[in-house]
Amino acid sequence: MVRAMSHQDLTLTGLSKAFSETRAVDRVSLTVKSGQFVGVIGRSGAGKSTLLRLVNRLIDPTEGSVSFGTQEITALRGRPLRRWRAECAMIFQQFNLVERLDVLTNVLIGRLAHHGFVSSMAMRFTDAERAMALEALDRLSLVPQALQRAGTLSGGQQQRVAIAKALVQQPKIMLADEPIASLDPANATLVMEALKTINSEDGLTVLVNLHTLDTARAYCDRIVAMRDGRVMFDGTARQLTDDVVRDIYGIEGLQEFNEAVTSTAARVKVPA
Ligand SMILES: Nc1ncnc2c1ncn2[C@@H]1O[C@H](COP(=O)(O)OP(=O)(O)OP(=O)(O)O)[C@@H](O)[C@H]1O
Repeated sequence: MVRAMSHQDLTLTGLSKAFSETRAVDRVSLTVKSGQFVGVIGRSGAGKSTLLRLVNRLIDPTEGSVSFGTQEITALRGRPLRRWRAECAMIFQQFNLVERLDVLTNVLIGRLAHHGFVSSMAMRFTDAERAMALEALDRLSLVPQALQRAGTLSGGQQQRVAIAKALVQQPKIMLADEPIASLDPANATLVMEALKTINSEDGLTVLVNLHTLDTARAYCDRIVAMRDGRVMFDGTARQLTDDVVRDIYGIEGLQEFNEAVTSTAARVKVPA
């Protein structure tokens, strides 16, 4: 069935970003349907981070456009641009928490995107916001840690706090840049499962950069494989066979990916 364009579809059209001689992202065009869980894979330097940063407008493209439904994201300035950044939650490899603050306060910081300047400076939160933050922590099984300093948590717990913080932003789309790259396998599984649960329960679109093929195959509805800034493959996990990976990345690439598969296959739990 052909689905009509949703007001929440994300569309990239001829999107490029050049850093002097390097075309980090090179004429990328794709549409992410509302509610999809999309994995972007590729070796270091393929352009995955740059692509996500173009989507949330941390950087501006050299050419092309990003739109969300009927809204032209690349044209936004001032307040509408700040609103878009709030609607576009971002999870980073290094968690981006304030380590000396407690977990609950870190989650509440996610609400500041919805505050004016004064209440933002004063870090004043309503009871409803505290309840929302606790609910988000509860979904991530982190209520017992709510009053603990963020810096004392394990990496996996910190990344789940970052997800809770992103949730209270009430985003329209969740972007995750290598969210499990610094985690041990057990914590990596918990974080991927948390993202998957949010995607399926809330219908939130998730765009996640990953560098291991097995993780992308296990969790993503759709995989986009990049090389040198370009999209070399865009399809389902089943379509991304070893032969296709070999075609895209060459024999070394397949070995590299297979090593990742072999070393992590036992560790990454594939959801039923
Ligand atoms: N601010 C910048 N200035 C100059 N070059 C940059 C900048 N950001 C990225 N690049 C270059 O653009 C290319 C793509 O980088 P990008 O970080 O998007 O790749 P990646 O696939 O996310 O890699 P990694 O997994 O290592 O983060 C690389 O060649 C990188 O060196």
